[in-house]
Amino acid sequence: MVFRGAGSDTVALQDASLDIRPGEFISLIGPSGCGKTTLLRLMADLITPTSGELLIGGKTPAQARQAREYGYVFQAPALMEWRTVLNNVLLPLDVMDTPKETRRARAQAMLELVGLEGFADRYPWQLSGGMQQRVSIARALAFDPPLLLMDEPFGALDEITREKLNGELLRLWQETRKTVVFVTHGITEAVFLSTRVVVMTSRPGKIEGVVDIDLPHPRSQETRESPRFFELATRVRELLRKGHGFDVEE
Ligand SMILES: Nc1ncnc2c1ncn2[C@@H]1O[C@H](COP(=O)(O)OP(=O)(O)OP(=O)(O)O)[C@@H](O)[C@H]1O
Repeated sequence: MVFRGAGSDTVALQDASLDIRPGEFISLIGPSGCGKTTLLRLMADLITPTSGELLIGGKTPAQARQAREYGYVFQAPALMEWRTVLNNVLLPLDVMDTPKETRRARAQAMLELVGLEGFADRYPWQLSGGMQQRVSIARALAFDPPLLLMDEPFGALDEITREKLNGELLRLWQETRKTVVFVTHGITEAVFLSTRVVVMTSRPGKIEGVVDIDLPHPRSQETRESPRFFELATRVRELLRKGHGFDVEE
């Protein structure tokens, strides 16, 4: 993926080759500017690759977008302040050709899934940052897409809230069996959540290595404290160092 500039071009991704199996939880980790968001945006058909090929379940990203095959969760919750929580989750469903009551039931079910069933009539500004991000996850799941693309969804939250939401996301993933592609700067977050961690390097952005996370499920606080967790986190850290990635959190 090359971004053409006035004076010079930026090679955002080069020789980035990756196969993701259905039902996997993949984390993309790497230093700032290594192309994590770019890779996610390519999958979402928000940008078009300048060369190479990308398929989502056999479809082109444009076909996958039209078929509503993925939900996208942004770094900031991006909710509409003047709409209630329920109406925010309903937003993508409003374009659907189904009865209003069916849509409402679907949105309610998604709110339940993220633990916000009692907050349907509140407004986003009445919720904490973590709750707002859970609303945006419910909204991304509204169409029941098989794929969930998440760009540092918990990056702006405190460590304890983030750990709590990590646990909830993992439960949700186990219940729904979605494929998740998750961008993060956090080594422990990536290891805790993933089936595989993809370590990227910058200039030009490429894949330095992939670490299989063989920690058993369900995962808990004990998982984070296990020797195997420590070994896997160390492996990810070594790969990041190899790619000169010092811009990482512990
Ligand atoms: N629309 C664009 N136009 C020009 N350059 C871009 C554009 N989007 C991204 N880039 C460049 O591509 C490279 C990769 O950016 P990207 O946002 O994917 O990195 P990232 O790994 O997600 O970074 P961060 O961790 O800081 O979010 C960077 O050098 C960035 O400046």
